[in-house]
Amino acid sequence: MSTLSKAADHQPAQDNNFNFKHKSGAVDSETWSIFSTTGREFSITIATAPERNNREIHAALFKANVAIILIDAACGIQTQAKWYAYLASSFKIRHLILGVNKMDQVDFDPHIFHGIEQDFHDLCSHLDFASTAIIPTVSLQGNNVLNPSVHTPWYDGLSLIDYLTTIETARITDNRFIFLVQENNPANIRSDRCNGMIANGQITIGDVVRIAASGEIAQVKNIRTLNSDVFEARTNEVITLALDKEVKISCNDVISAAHSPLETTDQFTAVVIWTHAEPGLVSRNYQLILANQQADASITTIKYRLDINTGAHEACQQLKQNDITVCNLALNHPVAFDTYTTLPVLGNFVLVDQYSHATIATGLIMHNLRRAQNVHRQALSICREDRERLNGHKGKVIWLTGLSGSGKSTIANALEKELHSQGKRTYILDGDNMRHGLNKDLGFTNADRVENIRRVAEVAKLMMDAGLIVITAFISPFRAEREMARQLIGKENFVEVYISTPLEVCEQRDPKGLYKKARSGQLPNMTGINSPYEPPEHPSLVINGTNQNISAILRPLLQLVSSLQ
Ligand SMILES: Nc1ncnc2c1ncn2[C@@H]1O[C@H](COP(=O)(O)OS(=O)(=O)O)[C@@H](OP(=O)(O)O)[C@H]1O
Ligand SMILES: Nc1ncnc2c1ncn2[C@@H]1O[C@H](COP(=O)(O)OP(=O)(O)O)[C@@H](O)[C@H]1O
Repeated sequence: MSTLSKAADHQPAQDNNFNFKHKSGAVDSETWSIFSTTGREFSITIATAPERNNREIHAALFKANVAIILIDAACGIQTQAKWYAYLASSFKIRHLILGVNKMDQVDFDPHIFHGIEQDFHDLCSHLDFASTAIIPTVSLQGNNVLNPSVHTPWYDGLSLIDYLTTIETARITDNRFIFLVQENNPANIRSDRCNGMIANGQITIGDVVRIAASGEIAQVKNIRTLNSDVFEARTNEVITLALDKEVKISCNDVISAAHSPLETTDQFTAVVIWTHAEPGLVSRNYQLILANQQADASITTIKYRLDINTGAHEACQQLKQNDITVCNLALNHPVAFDTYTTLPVLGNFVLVDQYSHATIATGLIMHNLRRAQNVHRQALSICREDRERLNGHKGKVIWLTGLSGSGKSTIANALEKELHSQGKRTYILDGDNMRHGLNKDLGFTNADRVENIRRVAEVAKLMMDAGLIVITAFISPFRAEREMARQLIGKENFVEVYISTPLEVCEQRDPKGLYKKARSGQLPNMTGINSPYEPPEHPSLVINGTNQNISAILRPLLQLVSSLQ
């Protein structure tokens, strides 16, 4: 977005008010610098190509007061510039400046500038800024950067630096006390002190505070910084709070003033900016980090994607790199939050890939979904243990995974027959069958397979809760969803069995003619041909699916099942 620091390097040295103090790469290599003018200090983060839009750039967007987008006068406002304008608007940066740079290369032509000005006004009509400005510049020579330029008599606005010094920069209006607990203690211990950082506002001895998760209330007896006891402490200070009584404190608790309690949510709508090359899929589990809190998160609905050329809201099935979208998300447990507009520190989050730990998206909470508050679990009188007692065995899930034609259905059938003859209560969930009923709206795109397995995992969990031994026979090609199923069902109830049959063998068997169709280009997204299969890394059992002796295949499987009882 901004290359102002480079422009500043080339300013003539005679201006005494301008002081270029420092340039370093501490935030995101070679992307920030600090300079000052009379009475004001600026720090600049330079965002380069969108694909470099990493977490640091988003941290800078989160703090920035002003966004400066520099474009080439000869090229006009291109998609990348529009994308940054939308990004700045989403992050609620209040002021936007468009620098129309390299004006010398278009002979300082006012018609070119005014054409771009019109496009800029059209763009800004879709966006939310308190002020916008457009300035013709030549950053290499400093025209309209530090001083007005003699080459642009038709421009009667301020130079970039003069304009920057006039901008009203106040951004955070909410001064509520927000304390992020950072403890190494095990979860939920009772204690009358806690360590952490003040993320917003201030605290004074005697204030009454509230722990968001438990709702417990206590009074602050003492505040200690690293070196000394203090009467009050402010934003960004790391302190220990001593309370007048013991309360339940977890390592990721959030504490507020008691008179302004924080809401918690496990379902909300957010702006989601997808930054990773791997697309974002509905129902896939990601890790959400919101301030000091973490939860498993999945996108439940993609409401729309912004078309940055027109401002239109488009339907979309998955999130692609640099998409700016609005989505509903669901978490596996509630977190303390606020909307990004009201309290940015508790309204912004990142999504992290559960395997690579790469940051894959940034989110800004728009609003809580009321259904999160209004849907409660219904307590039932008969529980899983009661049903298991009647059945004479525990409910479990035996999760078979493998290519189409690997032998999943054959093995699931043989296993069920054997368990049935032993008097066990069982049920098979099979890919082909589920797809005729509950999942008949789903196809074979990655997104549909993710949703397919999410539903299957939920059904398997309910059946296990009914006390059944559930055998699932789905390709379930992605590790992430098999892991999601394991987490949902509980690892003590779940075994993953890999039916390992080489693709060549499956292709030879081809009982439904699907491989033949895929090879001849008539079937898209066929697993193993033009859609990926990720074999399990640590399955409970690997079965050689080419072994023709079904009793030999069943032996270790039956042993595994009986070891679960
Ligand atoms: N494109 C494509 N790729 C893979 N499989 C296909 C496809 N189209 C139809 N079929 C048939 O659907 C069955 C697989 O469904 P699943 O629900 O197990 O698939 S997945 O887990 O969602 O990937 C699968 O059944 P099995 O052969 O028993 O595995 C196929 O019969
Ligand atoms: N162990 C095995 N040895 C030889 N053929 C097998 C074996 N298991 C399954 N088959 C055959 O392979 C084909 C695919 O088996 P199936 O159980 O339907 O696989 P999947 O459910 O994984 O698609 C069927 O024709 C089946 O008879």
